[in-house]
Amino acid sequence: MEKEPIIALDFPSWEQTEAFLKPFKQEQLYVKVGMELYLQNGPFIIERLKEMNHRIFLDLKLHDIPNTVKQAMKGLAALGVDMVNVHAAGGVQMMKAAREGLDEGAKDGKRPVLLAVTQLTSTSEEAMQEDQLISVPLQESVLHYAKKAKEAGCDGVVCSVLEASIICEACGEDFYKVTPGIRLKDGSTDDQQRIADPHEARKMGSTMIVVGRPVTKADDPVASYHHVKALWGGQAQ
Ligand SMILES: O=C(O)c1cc(=O)[nH]c(=O)n1[C@@H]1O[C@H](COP(=O)(O)O)[C@@H](O)[C@H]1O
Repeated sequence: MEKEPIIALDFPSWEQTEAFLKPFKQEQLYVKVGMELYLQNGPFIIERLKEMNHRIFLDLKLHDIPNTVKQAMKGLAALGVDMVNVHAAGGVQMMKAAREGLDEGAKDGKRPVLLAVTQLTSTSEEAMQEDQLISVPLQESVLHYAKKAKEAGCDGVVCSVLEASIICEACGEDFYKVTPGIRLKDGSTDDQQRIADPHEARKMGSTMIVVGRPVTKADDPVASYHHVKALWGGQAQ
Protein backbone atom coordinates (compact mmCIF):
# COMPACT_ATOMS: atom_id res chain seq x y z
CA MET A 1 0.00 0.00 0.00
CA GLU A 2 1.35 3.44 -1.00
CA LYS A 3 1.25 6.00 1.81
CA GLU A 4 0.68 9.02 -0.44
CA PRO A 5 -2.73 9.53 -2.01
CA ILE A 6 -2.31 10.41 -5.70
CA ILE A 7 -3.57 13.93 -6.38
CA ALA A 8 -5.29 14.37 -9.76
CA LEU A 9 -3.96 17.63 -11.19
CA ASP A 10 -6.99 18.30 -13.36
CA PHE A 11 -6.13 21.87 -14.35
CA PRO A 12 -5.95 23.46 -17.81
CA SER A 13 -2.59 25.27 -17.45
CA TRP A 14 0.80 25.12 -15.77
CA GLU A 15 0.08 28.45 -14.04
CA GLN A 16 -2.94 26.98 -12.25
CA THR A 17 -1.07 23.77 -11.46
CA GLU A 18 1.86 25.69 -9.99
CA ALA A 19 -0.47 27.90 -7.92
CA PHE A 20 -2.15 24.77 -6.53
CA LEU A 21 1.19 23.11 -5.67
CA LYS A 22 2.83 26.17 -4.10
CA PRO A 23 1.28 25.84 -0.58
CA PHE A 24 2.55 22.24 -0.38
CA LYS A 25 6.04 23.79 -0.22
CA GLN A 26 8.78 21.10 -0.32
CA GLU A 27 6.44 18.18 0.32
CA GLN A 28 6.99 15.32 -2.12
CA LEU A 29 3.72 14.31 -3.70
CA TYR A 30 2.43 11.60 -6.00
CA VAL A 31 0.52 13.49 -8.71
CA LYS A 32 -1.57 12.44 -11.67
CA VAL A 33 -1.39 14.30 -14.96
CA GLY A 34 -4.42 13.55 -17.07
CA MET A 35 -5.76 14.49 -20.47
CA GLU A 36 -6.82 18.00 -19.49
CA LEU A 37 -3.36 19.14 -18.40
CA TYR A 38 -1.20 17.04 -20.72
CA LEU A 39 -3.06 17.59 -23.97
CA GLN A 40 -3.04 21.36 -23.53
CA ASN A 41 0.53 21.67 -22.32
CA GLY A 42 2.54 18.63 -23.42
CA PRO A 43 5.73 17.05 -22.03
CA PHE A 44 6.77 20.39 -20.55
CA ILE A 45 4.43 19.64 -17.64
CA ILE A 46 6.26 16.38 -16.90
CA GLU A 47 9.64 18.11 -16.91
CA ARG A 48 8.44 20.77 -14.44
CA LEU A 49 6.92 18.21 -12.05
CA LYS A 50 10.04 16.04 -12.19
CA GLU A 51 12.19 19.06 -11.32
CA MET A 52 9.99 19.43 -8.23
CA ASN A 53 10.69 15.75 -7.36
CA HIS A 54 7.06 14.69 -7.48
CA ARG A 55 6.20 11.17 -8.59
CA ILE A 56 4.00 11.10 -11.68
CA PHE A 57 1.11 8.95 -12.91
CA LEU A 58 0.58 9.98 -16.54
CA ASP A 59 -3.06 9.06 -17.11
CA LEU A 60 -3.76 9.17 -20.85
CA LYS A 61 -5.84 5.97 -20.99
CA LEU A 62 -4.54 4.81 -24.36
CA HIS A 63 -6.96 2.75 -26.47
CA ASP A 64 -5.98 2.09 -30.10
CA ILE A 65 -4.58 -0.65 -32.32
CA PRO A 66 -1.63 -2.53 -30.78
CA ASN A 67 1.09 -0.98 -32.94
CA THR A 68 -0.06 2.58 -32.27
CA VAL A 69 -0.24 1.96 -28.53
CA LYS A 70 3.19 0.29 -28.52
CA GLN A 71 4.86 3.24 -30.26
CA ALA A 72 3.08 5.77 -28.05
CA MET A 73 4.12 3.88 -24.91
CA LYS A 74 7.75 3.88 -26.06
CA GLY A 75 7.59 7.66 -26.08
CA LEU A 76 5.84 7.89 -22.71
CA ALA A 77 8.39 5.57 -21.08
CA ALA A 78 11.17 7.86 -22.31
CA LEU A 79 9.58 10.76 -20.39
CA GLY A 80 10.58 8.97 -17.18
CA VAL A 81 7.12 8.95 -15.56
CA ASP A 82 6.31 6.43 -12.82
CA MET A 83 2.98 5.02 -13.99
CA VAL A 84 0.85 4.98 -17.17
CA ASN A 85 -2.41 3.36 -18.26
CA VAL A 86 -4.46 1.92 -21.12
CA HIS A 87 -8.11 0.89 -21.42
CA ALA A 88 -8.48 -2.88 -20.86
CA ALA A 89 -11.30 -2.79 -23.43
CA GLY A 90 -8.54 -2.43 -26.07
CA GLY A 91 -7.89 -6.15 -25.59
CA VAL A 92 -5.07 -8.48 -24.59
CA GLN A 93 -3.01 -7.87 -27.76
CA MET A 94 -3.15 -4.12 -27.20
CA MET A 95 -2.18 -4.43 -23.53
CA LYS A 96 0.74 -6.74 -24.47
CA ALA A 97 1.86 -4.18 -27.04
CA ALA A 98 1.69 -1.43 -24.40
CA ARG A 99 3.98 -3.48 -22.16
CA GLU A 100 6.43 -4.10 -25.04
CA GLY A 101 6.53 -0.39 -25.82
CA LEU A 102 7.31 0.43 -22.20
CA ASP A 103 10.02 -2.23 -21.99
CA GLU A 104 11.66 -0.87 -25.14
CA GLY A 105 11.38 2.79 -24.17
CA ALA A 106 12.34 2.44 -20.50
CA LYS A 107 14.86 4.96 -19.23
CA ASP A 108 17.87 3.59 -17.32
CA GLY A 109 16.21 0.15 -17.28
CA LYS A 110 13.31 1.46 -15.15
CA ARG A 111 9.96 1.19 -16.87
CA PRO A 112 6.74 2.84 -15.66
CA VAL A 113 4.12 0.72 -13.90
CA LEU A 114 1.42 -0.28 -16.42
CA LEU A 115 -2.23 -0.22 -15.39
CA ALA A 116 -5.38 -1.13 -17.30
CA VAL A 117 -8.60 0.80 -16.70
CA THR A 118 -11.44 -1.69 -16.17
CA GLN A 119 -14.83 0.03 -15.93
CA LEU A 120 -14.58 3.77 -15.25
CA THR A 121 -15.68 4.76 -11.75
CA SER A 122 -18.20 7.12 -13.37
CA THR A 123 -19.98 4.07 -14.88
CA SER A 124 -22.92 2.51 -13.03
CA GLU A 125 -23.97 -1.08 -13.62
CA GLU A 126 -27.10 0.16 -15.40
CA ALA A 127 -25.16 2.45 -17.75
CA MET A 128 -22.60 -0.29 -18.50
CA GLN A 129 -25.32 -2.75 -19.43
CA GLU A 130 -27.14 -0.25 -21.62
CA ASP A 131 -24.24 1.63 -23.24
CA GLN A 132 -21.83 -1.26 -23.71
CA LEU A 133 -24.39 -4.05 -24.15
CA ILE A 134 -22.65 -6.04 -21.40
CA SER A 135 -25.26 -8.16 -19.62
CA VAL A 136 -23.19 -9.53 -16.72
CA PRO A 137 -23.00 -7.69 -13.36
CA LEU A 138 -20.46 -4.86 -13.26
CA GLN A 139 -18.18 -6.66 -10.78
CA GLU A 140 -17.91 -9.57 -13.21
CA SER A 141 -16.90 -7.27 -16.04
CA VAL A 142 -14.26 -5.55 -13.87
CA LEU A 143 -12.90 -8.90 -12.69
CA HIS A 144 -12.76 -10.21 -16.25
CA TYR A 145 -10.77 -7.17 -17.37
CA ALA A 146 -8.43 -7.54 -14.38
CA LYS A 147 -7.66 -11.17 -15.30
CA LYS A 148 -7.05 -10.19 -18.93
CA ALA A 149 -4.77 -7.33 -17.82
CA LYS A 150 -2.73 -9.73 -15.71
CA GLU A 151 -2.50 -12.24 -18.57
CA ALA A 152 -1.21 -9.44 -20.84
CA GLY A 153 1.59 -8.41 -18.47
CA CYS A 154 0.05 -5.34 -16.86
CA ASP A 155 1.09 -4.59 -13.27
CA GLY A 156 -2.45 -3.87 -12.15
CA VAL A 157 -5.71 -2.14 -12.83
CA VAL A 158 -7.67 1.01 -12.20
CA CYS A 159 -10.99 0.05 -10.60
CA SER A 160 -13.27 1.30 -7.86
CA VAL A 161 -12.76 0.48 -4.20
CA LEU A 162 -15.85 -1.72 -4.41
CA GLU A 163 -14.04 -4.25 -6.63
CA ALA A 164 -10.60 -4.13 -4.95
CA SER A 165 -11.04 -7.17 -2.70
CA ILE A 166 -12.32 -9.55 -5.40
CA ILE A 167 -9.41 -8.54 -7.65
CA CYS A 168 -7.05 -9.14 -4.75
CA GLU A 169 -8.41 -12.69 -4.39
CA ALA A 170 -8.21 -13.46 -8.11
CA CYS A 171 -5.00 -11.67 -9.14
CA GLY A 172 -3.01 -11.51 -5.91
CA GLU A 173 -2.06 -8.85 -3.38
CA ASP A 174 0.85 -7.52 -5.43
CA PHE A 175 -1.34 -6.79 -8.44
CA TYR A 176 -2.05 -3.04 -8.20
CA LYS A 177 -5.60 -1.90 -7.45
CA VAL A 178 -5.48 1.85 -8.08
CA THR A 179 -8.80 3.36 -7.03
CA PRO A 180 -10.24 6.74 -8.02
CA GLY A 181 -13.82 7.68 -7.10
CA ILE A 182 -12.63 8.69 -3.63
CA ARG A 183 -15.07 10.92 -1.78
CA LEU A 184 -15.32 12.22 1.78
CA LYS A 185 -18.54 11.36 3.60
CA ASP A 186 -19.92 14.93 3.62
CA GLY A 187 -18.78 15.90 0.12
CA SER A 188 -20.29 15.96 -3.36
CA THR A 189 -20.09 12.86 -5.61
CA ASP A 190 -19.83 14.95 -8.83
CA ASP A 191 -19.88 12.62 -11.87
CA GLN A 192 -18.55 9.60 -9.94
CA GLN A 193 -20.83 6.57 -9.44
CA ARG A 194 -18.79 3.94 -7.61
CA ILE A 195 -17.36 5.82 -4.66
CA ALA A 196 -15.81 5.15 -1.27
CA ASP A 197 -13.92 7.14 1.33
CA PRO A 198 -10.16 6.74 1.94
CA HIS A 199 -10.71 4.72 5.11
CA GLU A 200 -12.90 2.19 3.23
CA ALA A 201 -10.32 2.08 0.43
CA ARG A 202 -7.67 0.94 2.90
CA LYS A 203 -9.95 -1.70 4.43
CA MET A 204 -11.00 -3.09 1.04
CA GLY A 205 -7.44 -3.56 -0.25
CA SER A 206 -6.71 -0.63 -2.58
CA THR A 207 -3.02 -0.29 -3.38
CA MET A 208 -3.26 3.43 -4.11
CA ILE A 209 -6.06 5.98 -4.08
CA VAL A 210 -6.55 8.79 -6.60
CA VAL A 211 -8.24 11.94 -5.36
CA GLY A 212 -9.01 15.05 -7.36
CA ARG A 213 -11.81 17.52 -6.61
CA PRO A 214 -12.19 16.73 -2.88
CA VAL A 215 -8.66 18.20 -2.60
CA THR A 216 -8.25 20.52 -5.59
CA LYS A 217 -11.61 22.28 -5.07
CA ALA A 218 -11.41 22.39 -1.26
CA ASP A 219 -11.26 25.75 0.53
CA ASP A 220 -7.97 24.60 2.04
CA PRO A 221 -6.42 22.01 -0.34
CA VAL A 222 -3.40 21.29 1.89
CA ALA A 223 -5.62 20.58 4.91
CA SER A 224 -7.95 18.45 2.80
CA TYR A 225 -5.01 16.48 1.37
CA HIS A 226 -3.69 15.77 4.87
CA HIS A 227 -7.14 14.75 6.05
CA VAL A 228 -7.44 12.29 3.13
CA LYS A 229 -3.93 11.03 3.81
CA ALA A 230 -4.68 10.46 7.52
CA LEU A 231 -7.90 8.55 6.71
CA TRP A 232 -6.06 6.49 4.12
CA GLY A 233 -3.21 5.74 6.50
CA GLY A 234 -5.59 4.78 9.32
CA GLN A 235 -4.57 7.72 11.53
CA ALA A 236 -8.06 9.30 11.48
CA GLN A 237 -11.64 8.09 11.46
O1 LIG B 1 -7.62 6.43 -14.74
C1 LIG B 1 -8.04 7.24 -13.89
O2 LIG B 1 -7.25 7.90 -13.24
C2 LIG B 1 -9.49 7.28 -13.62
C3 LIG B 1 -10.19 6.12 -13.90
C4 LIG B 1 -11.51 5.98 -13.46
O3 LIG B 1 -12.14 4.92 -13.62
N1 LIG B 1 -12.09 7.03 -12.81
C5 LIG B 1 -11.44 8.21 -12.58
O4 LIG B 1 -12.02 9.12 -11.97
N2 LIG B 1 -10.15 8.38 -13.04
C6 LIG B 1 -9.46 9.68 -12.87
O5 LIG B 1 -9.34 9.97 -11.47
C7 LIG B 1 -9.57 11.35 -11.22
C8 LIG B 1 -10.71 11.48 -10.23
O6 LIG B 1 -10.94 12.82 -9.94
P1 LIG B 1 -12.05 13.30 -8.91
O7 LIG B 1 -13.35 12.71 -9.32
O8 LIG B 1 -12.04 14.80 -9.06
O9 LIG B 1 -11.61 12.84 -7.55
C9 LIG B 1 -9.85 12.03 -12.56
O10 LIG B 1 -8.65 12.64 -12.98
C10 LIG B 1 -10.20 10.88 -13.48
O11 LIG B 1 -9.73 11.10 -14.80
